[in-house]
Amino acid sequence: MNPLSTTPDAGRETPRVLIRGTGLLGASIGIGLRADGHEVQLSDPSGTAEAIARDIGAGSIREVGDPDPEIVVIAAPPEVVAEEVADALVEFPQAVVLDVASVKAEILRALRELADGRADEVTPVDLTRYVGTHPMAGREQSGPVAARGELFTSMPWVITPAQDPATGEQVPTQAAVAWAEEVARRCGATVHYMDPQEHDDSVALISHLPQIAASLVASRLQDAPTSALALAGNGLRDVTRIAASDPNLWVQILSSNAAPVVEILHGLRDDVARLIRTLEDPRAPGSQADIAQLISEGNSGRARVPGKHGAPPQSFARLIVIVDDRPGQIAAVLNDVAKVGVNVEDMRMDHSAGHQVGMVELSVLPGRRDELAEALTDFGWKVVQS
Ligand SMILES: NC(=O)c1ccc[n+]([C@@H]2O[C@H](COP(=O)([O-])OP(=O)(O)OC[C@H]3O[C@@H](n4cnc5c(N)ncnc54)[C@H](O)[C@@H]3O)[C@@H](O)[C@H]2O)c1
Ligand SMILES: O=C(O)C(=O)C[C@]1(C(=O)O)C=C[C@@H](O)C=C1
Repeated sequence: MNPLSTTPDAGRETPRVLIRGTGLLGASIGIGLRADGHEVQLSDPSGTAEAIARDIGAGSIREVGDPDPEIVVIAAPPEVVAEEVADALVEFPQAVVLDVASVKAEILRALRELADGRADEVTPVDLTRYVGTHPMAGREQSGPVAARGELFTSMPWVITPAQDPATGEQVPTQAAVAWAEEVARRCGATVHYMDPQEHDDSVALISHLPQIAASLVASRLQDAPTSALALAGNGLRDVTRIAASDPNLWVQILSSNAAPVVEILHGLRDDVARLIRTLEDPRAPGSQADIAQLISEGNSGRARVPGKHGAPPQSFARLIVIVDDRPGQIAAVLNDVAKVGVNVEDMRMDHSAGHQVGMVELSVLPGRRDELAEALTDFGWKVVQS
């Protein structure tokens, strides 16, 4: 099929997809699309990454002579994305080409430069078939071993079609954009549209700042006494999870989006400086109010973070079930939840340091929480409402 002349729902087409870059993102997309019936080809400069992605069910390694893909997904590190997109547009003149890089404006600028520089070649870099995208889902681990087919389920996936700077018109064809949207949907994501620069300004705040904050906090721990670290509870774990992210990737992300990040960091620096002054004399008139203001401003910001499916913030109620730390306990809890007929909207598991128990936190619709807590207690579980 030619994806440029077919609409995504025409006869429920499943175009052949090539994924270039079979790490965390590429392999996760491969698993997702294969589960949806697509033939997926894989290619990566690392033979190991290719082989692992194949072995975990992300697709088959593309061989010389294989039929051309109809959709190409570039899931490589940001610094090589523009070049990989340009090459794919030339190599597969009928294909829609997407990338999934975490930054969009600089890649588009580099791609335009490449396209201009190669304008005289026999096959030009045809940007009407390129659609920039960014799945807002990932993990602090990289490589195909960390891949998950359900990584994108209910997560936002941003589509950032380029506009012609002179005319303001959308550069990619509507068919190309529709297929980009379809790839995101078939991976289970929810689709958002944004201009590339608006995207970069937004992720500076909601993705790049959190990464910096986590790294800054976690870097304080390097020389901390083991006895202090032994006390670590969920606060530290919540705030530092993404401090385990790949330095190579984040060097590229932060340096490609430096200007909006710097602007946010100036504001943060002012707040930190103010807090330092306040805490240097915490009993001085006004200091207590200043501290309270900092925490309540944090409360207000936190309350604006949307829940699953972009639902209004804090629309789920939580309860915690204490389980023994042994195989089968989570399945047993979920089995009992299913008997009550309550849908689990979100779930997470924590361990109590030094104790052989786990805490399964279930998020459910507020109207069902009391009923579920009561039923689970009747089934013999120890339930804590939070
Ligand atoms: N990690 C995340 O949480 C996350 C989330 C959303 C988007 N992204 C974006 O997805 C892309 C991939 O990130 P990842 O986390 O999967 O990284 P990863 O390190 O897990 O995988 C990247 C893969 O790209 C391969 N690669 C290197 N150069 C290549 C090239 N020239 N052509 C093709 N492949 C090449 C590497 O060998 C590696 O297997 C990046 O652009 C990143 O910004 C990452
Ligand atoms: O949850 C994580 O571990 C992530 O790395 C996710 C996250 C994010 O900030 O939300 C990180 C960078 C990507 O560009 C997209 C997603």
